[in-house]
Amino acid sequence: MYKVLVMDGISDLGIQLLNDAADVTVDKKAGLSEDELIAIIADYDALMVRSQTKVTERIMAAASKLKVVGRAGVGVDNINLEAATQRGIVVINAPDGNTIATCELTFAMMMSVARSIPQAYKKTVGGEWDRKTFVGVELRNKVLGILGMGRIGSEVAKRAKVFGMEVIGYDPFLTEERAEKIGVKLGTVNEISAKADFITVHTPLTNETRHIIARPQFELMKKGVRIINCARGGIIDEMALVEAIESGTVAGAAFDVYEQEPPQADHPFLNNPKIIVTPHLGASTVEAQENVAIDVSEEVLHILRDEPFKNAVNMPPVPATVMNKLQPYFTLGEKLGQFIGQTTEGAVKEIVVSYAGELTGVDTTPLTRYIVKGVLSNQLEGVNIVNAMHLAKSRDVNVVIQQSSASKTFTNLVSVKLKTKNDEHLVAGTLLSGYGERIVQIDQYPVDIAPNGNLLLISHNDKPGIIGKVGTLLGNNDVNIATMQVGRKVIGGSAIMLLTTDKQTPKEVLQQLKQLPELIDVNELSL
Ligand SMILES: NC(=O)c1ccc[n+]([C@@H]2O[C@H](COP(=O)([O-])OP(=O)(O)OC[C@H]3O[C@@H](n4cnc5c(N)ncnc54)[C@H](O)[C@@H]3O)[C@@H](O)[C@H]2O)c1
Ligand SMILES: O=C(O)CC[C@@H](O)C(=O)O
Repeated sequence: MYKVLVMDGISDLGIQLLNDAADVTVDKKAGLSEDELIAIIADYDALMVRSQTKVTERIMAAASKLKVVGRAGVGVDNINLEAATQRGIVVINAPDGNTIATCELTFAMMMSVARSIPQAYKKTVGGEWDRKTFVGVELRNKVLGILGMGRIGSEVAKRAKVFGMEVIGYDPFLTEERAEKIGVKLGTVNEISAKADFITVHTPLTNETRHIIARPQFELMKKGVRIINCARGGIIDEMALVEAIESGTVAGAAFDVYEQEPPQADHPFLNNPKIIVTPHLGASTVEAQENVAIDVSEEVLHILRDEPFKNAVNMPPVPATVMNKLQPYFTLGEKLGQFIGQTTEGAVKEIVVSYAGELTGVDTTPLTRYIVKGVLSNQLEGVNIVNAMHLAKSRDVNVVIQQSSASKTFTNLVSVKLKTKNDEHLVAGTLLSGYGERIVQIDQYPVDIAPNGNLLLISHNDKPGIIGKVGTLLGNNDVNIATMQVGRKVIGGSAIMLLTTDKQTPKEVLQQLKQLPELIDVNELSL
C-alpha cells in the first residue's frame, strides 16, 4: 500500500483519483512546520504540495521511502531539486493546468492598474464619491512589453491583441517566425523598457531573470508606464520599482508575487497607493486547482506503480514519439547493465554504451539511464533512473555513447562495455520479436540466453569433461540447471559457460566450483 501525503489544501476533486486507488492511502495535512514534516515524512511514498510547503534538503534527508514530490502547479522553486535528484526522488509538476488562470489574473491586474479599480473601490466603500482622482488610461493602441513568451506570456499576448494593443516580446526561445505568427514584435529588455506603456513579466526566476527589470531599465522607461508581475518575486527589483514610482516614472504597478512571501508587514508595497497587491493568487481558480491536482495525481500514481511518466522536472522531457521507440528496450537495457555490473570486478571508470540498428537516429538518453542504473545498482543503494547519471558523474564514472547505423545480424543491438582500471568486459543484447530480451554476446563469445533469474557465468579453458564436472557438482547439491550455453572462439582455447539455474546456487557450492582447477572464474548473477 502506497502512502501519499497531500499538503497545502490541494483540491479534493483533483485527488479523487488517489482516493479511489485501491493501492493508495491519502493523508491530508496543512500548515506543518519543517520539523513537523520531518517527523512524519519517513512514512510516505509520495508528497504533494503547492507553493506553500518548502521541501528542503532536511526534509528529503528524512524521507527514506519517498519516491516522488508532486507540485500542483508550475514553479518548483519551493523544492530542493538538487537534493531530490541526489536521492533519486522524482519531482513532477503540472505545467499546463494553471496557464489560463494566471493569464487572466495578469489581465485583471493590467486593467485594474489602468483604471485604479481597487483604489476606487476602497474609497467608494469608505463613503467617498471621488470621480476626479481615478482617471485611467485605455489599453487600446498602447504598447505592451512581455518578458517571457512561454505558456502564460503567449496567452497574455493573444488577449492583448484583441484589446488592440501592440505587443513586443522578449524571450531567448522566441523565433522571428513564431513571433510573426502570433503577431508579436521582437525586442530586447532595454527596447521594451524604452517603448512600453505596460510591462508584464512571465519568466521563471533564474540567475538571468533576477532583477531583469531594475534601476537601469526604469531609467529608460517612458513616464506613465505601468508594471505587472504575476510570475515570481525577484524578477523585478522591488526597491527600484518603489523609487521609480516616487520619481513619477511609473504610474502604477500590480504584483501577485514577492521576493519574500508573504511580504513583511512593513514592505513598501503594502502602503503604496499606486501598487495593487494580491497574495499569490495566479493559480487560484477552481478550474486551475482541479486541473493541476488531477495532472499531478495521475503522474504520482504512474511513478508509484513504476509506469511511464512525463512531467519530471529533474529529468529532461522525452517526446512521445521517442518514448514509444525506446520503452520496449528499458528492461533489456537495465538487465544488460546489471549483468555487466555483476560480472566486472573493480571500480568502474567508464561505461561505453553502443546502439546499433533501429535504435540509432533517436535520442537514446532515457535508455542510457536504465543501463547506467543497472550497472550502478550492483554497487550503490537507491539508484534509479532519476539519479543514475548524477551518481555516475559524482563517482567519476564516464558514460560514453556510441551509435552505428549498421547491425550485422540484428535489427537492433545494445552493447555495454565496462572499463575498470585494469580490465574491460562487454555484454550485448537485443529484442527479438516473439522472444523478448536476449543476451547475444558476452565479451568475444556469441551466446543466446534470456536475461532472467539465477545465472552462473563461468570462464574456463576448453577441455573435455568440464561441463560434466560442473553439472555433477551442481546436481549433487540439488541445483537444477535450466539452460546451458557454451561459447568459445577456438577449440581448446578460453571459453565461457552460461547456465541458468532453478534456484540460487548456495555460497558453499560456489566455493566448491571455484576450487575446480579447470575453472578460471565463477560469477553468480541474479537478473
Ligand atoms: N502567480 C502565480 O500564481 C503563478 C501561476 C503559474 C505560473 N506562475 C509563474 O509564471 C511564470 C511563467 O510560467 P509559464 O507556465 O508561462 O512558464 P513557461 O516555462 O511556459 O514560460 C517561461 C518562459 O520564460 C522564458 N525565459 C526564460 N529565461 C528568460 C530570460 N532570461 N528572458 C526572457 N525570457 C526567459 C522561457 O524561454 C519560457 O518561454 C513562472 O515563473 C511560473 O512559476 C505564477
Ligand atoms: O497556488 C499555487 O500553488 C502557486 C501557483 C504558481 O505559483 C505556480 O508556480 O504554479
